[in-house]
Amino acid sequence: MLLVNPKATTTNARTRDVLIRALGAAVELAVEETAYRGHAAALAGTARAKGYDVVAVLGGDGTINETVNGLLNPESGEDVSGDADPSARRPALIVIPGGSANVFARALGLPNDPVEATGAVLEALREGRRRTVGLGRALWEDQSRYFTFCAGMGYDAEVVRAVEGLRGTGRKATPARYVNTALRHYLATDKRHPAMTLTGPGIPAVEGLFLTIVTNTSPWTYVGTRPVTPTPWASFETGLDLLGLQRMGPLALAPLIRQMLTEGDRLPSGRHLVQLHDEAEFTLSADRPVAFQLDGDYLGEREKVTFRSTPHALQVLV
Ligand SMILES: Nc1ncnc2c1ncn2[C@@H]1O[C@H](COP(=O)(O)OP(=O)(O)OP(=O)(O)O)[C@@H](O)[C@H]1O
Repeated sequence: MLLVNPKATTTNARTRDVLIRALGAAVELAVEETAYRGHAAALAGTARAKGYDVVAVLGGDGTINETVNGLLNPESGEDVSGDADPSARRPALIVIPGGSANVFARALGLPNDPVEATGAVLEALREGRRRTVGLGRALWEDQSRYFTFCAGMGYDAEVVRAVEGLRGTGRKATPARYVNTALRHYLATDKRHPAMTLTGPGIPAVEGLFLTIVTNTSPWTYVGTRPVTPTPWASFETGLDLLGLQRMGPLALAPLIRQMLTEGDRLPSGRHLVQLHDEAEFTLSADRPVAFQLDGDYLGEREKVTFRSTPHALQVLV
């Protein structure tokens, strides 16, 4: 089943038709266009229930996130942790970048061009090349949602919220818009009263966090072609990583930003930083509601979110 989000930033009828022709020549194909928010999750749930082998997505990270949640079906309360390879029980995933940032597709090593990426996944289809990836899962109140590359609480989620607000007025989400919004919003964000505390099994509690980035892979995002790596050791094959900030002043942030933009696998350094690598579970609690984002989607203000790693969650043709 091919899911196309016609509203995703860089998706158009031409790339859709190229993809339909290319995939249609290789496999038996059903094509569905998403018509509203949440539609991709419903369609992916149907594909899973009907026993489709593969679900392909042409869209951005939001559509991929919905699709993955439809494939894993978190609302059923299904426990995927006891199974040696739970990924084998559900359709495999193909992603073709059609959004603005396409972090998941690029983190998998796909070209950030839909036609080139189509060539790459056709080759993977022909050769049966699959990679099993783990996912993150966020749980709050009575809800839960899987994430493919990141989640975050605090300043970073405030920036996502602000950009979503601008997109609501018809402006596009470009890297420049994110950077401008982040800079402008930095003046407004609370840099004096940290709200969050980190706890978890076997993890010493840390108080006084302003900003937390939780990742399932590296990079966390891209500015244009440049990867941004707050957690360079994170990978789809390990548990979850975290970078937390206990100071938000420019003297703390400037060197961190420089380190995050430097390629390589050196962890950012600084006394105000809190770092976790390859963890199965941890919880962020806040003494007031804090902005929360997941795979770049703003999900409201929350006071407590638990993050859990789900190993071997999904097979991706890549
Ligand atoms: N027909 C539709 N009309 C409006 N919104 C839609 C439609 N189909 C899907 N959506 C929603 O569009 C949102 C944005 O899509 P998506 O994230 O795929 O693209 P993007 O925002 O351009 O990419 P990125 O996430 O990389 O910025 C998703 O949350 C999805 O639920």
